[in-house]
Amino acid sequence: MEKFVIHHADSLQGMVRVSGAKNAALPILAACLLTQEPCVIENVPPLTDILNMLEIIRGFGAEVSYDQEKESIVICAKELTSLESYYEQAGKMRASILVAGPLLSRYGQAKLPHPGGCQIGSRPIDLHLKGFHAMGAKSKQEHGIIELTAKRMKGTSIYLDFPSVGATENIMMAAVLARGTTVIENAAAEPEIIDLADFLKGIGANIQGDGTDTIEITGVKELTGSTHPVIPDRIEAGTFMVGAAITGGDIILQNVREEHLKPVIAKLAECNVKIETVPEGLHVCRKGKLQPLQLKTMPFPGFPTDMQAPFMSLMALAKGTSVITETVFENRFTHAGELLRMGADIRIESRNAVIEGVEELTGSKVRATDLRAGAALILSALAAKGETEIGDIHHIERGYYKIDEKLRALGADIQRQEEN
Ligand SMILES: CC(=O)N[C@H]1[C@@H](OP(=O)(O)OP(=O)(O)OC[C@H]2O[C@@H](n3ccc(=O)[nH]c3=O)[C@H](O)[C@@H]2O)O[C@H](CO)[C@@H](O)[C@@H]1O
Ligand SMILES: C=C(OP(=O)(O)O)C(=O)O
Repeated sequence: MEKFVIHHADSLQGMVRVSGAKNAALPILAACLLTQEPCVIENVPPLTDILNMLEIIRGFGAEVSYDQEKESIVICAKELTSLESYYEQAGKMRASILVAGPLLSRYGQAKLPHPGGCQIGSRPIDLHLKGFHAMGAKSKQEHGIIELTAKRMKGTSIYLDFPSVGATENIMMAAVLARGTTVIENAAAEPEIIDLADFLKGIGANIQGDGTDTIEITGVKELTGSTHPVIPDRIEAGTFMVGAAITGGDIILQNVREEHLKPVIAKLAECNVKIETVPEGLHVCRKGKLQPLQLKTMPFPGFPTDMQAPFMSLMALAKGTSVITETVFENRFTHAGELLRMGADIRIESRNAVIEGVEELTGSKVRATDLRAGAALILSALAAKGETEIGDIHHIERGYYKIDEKLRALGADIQRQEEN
């Protein structure tokens, strides 16, 4: 087990390249199961979640090769020898459920454990199943294993009670080889949905409306191969932006899409952070004292729940009272307890966190309770006086590639050490 040991950083300075997006890459890797032909997926950092997804895909009998230096993966799912994934890999991450749509679409069968992922709420899969059932699949759940079967998936209209990212992706993938047209209403519109749709269109799928709340997919007979570069990770980019803001720094982000970051940029601008496009990338620098914020997480294009914890770290040092309302996940404030250890003043009232800004945070021993909670602790540690030790960093490594190296290149004092 490793930990991060971090000392106060005066201000982050320099240039950093943002990696490909974990949450876009994972569904696209699953979608490679839809076709017999080889697919090349580029700009995929070797995060633990990615390696885990590749193990799941190998387990079905697909050929997988990964040039980690070049961040390029080739998957050939010509003939699958198994349609079952196992607890050891699937239980580690939420995205393991995303193989269900492709397997049902191509083979009419899938057997998989209930997915894992960050412990940020109960995270049911009822909306995924509701979509599959509407398309003609039957499901059975016993001892935590879900068995899905369908003669052939058929197109239909599906209204999602909530614009779930995972359910939208799974239903899209289930629909691409189905008979007829599937219409998903109240669909998620996140950039990761558009990236998946772009990949699927590249292998021959017929999809319209991705990026809006109504997506229409008309099934085709078969799909081909393709090469697809994954979009930049907007959450990693946002995390570095908060890093510049919290340390009073001045950085340039490379490999970012400003249009994916609008809600984050708008909130940073409100609290005195200047962000502008320059020839090298996106320039982020703090101008004056951090101002408090009112912030509510929402499905895209609202403020992303994955940026909520990093913003709580920022608000802990703002001049005044901030209120964060978490509407997407019912239990995504576990970082607040760890931030209290560092001297933050935070009160949780149901779905709201009330944050009274303090003059300074102090280095302490803390634990990453989930991926973005861990990122929030790193950010607080950079700004805090003295030394912070962060345990359980395996959560952080699910979603941030070489975060310690990238931060050191910006002038941070962060070391990786063995935990006793
Ligand atoms: C691997 C991945 O891409 N993870 C992201 C994805 O997670 P994920 O796809 O799990 O998130 P969803 O959009 O599905 O979940 C949003 C809300 O809907 C609920 N829900 C979801 C499905 C369902 O069948 N029933 C149900 O009630 C969830 O419990 C949650 O409260 O989108 C989230 C919301 O942007 C992000 O925080 C995660 O980082
Ligand atoms: C919550 C996240 O991931 P997962 O859905 O895989 O738990 C995340 O990326 O912030």
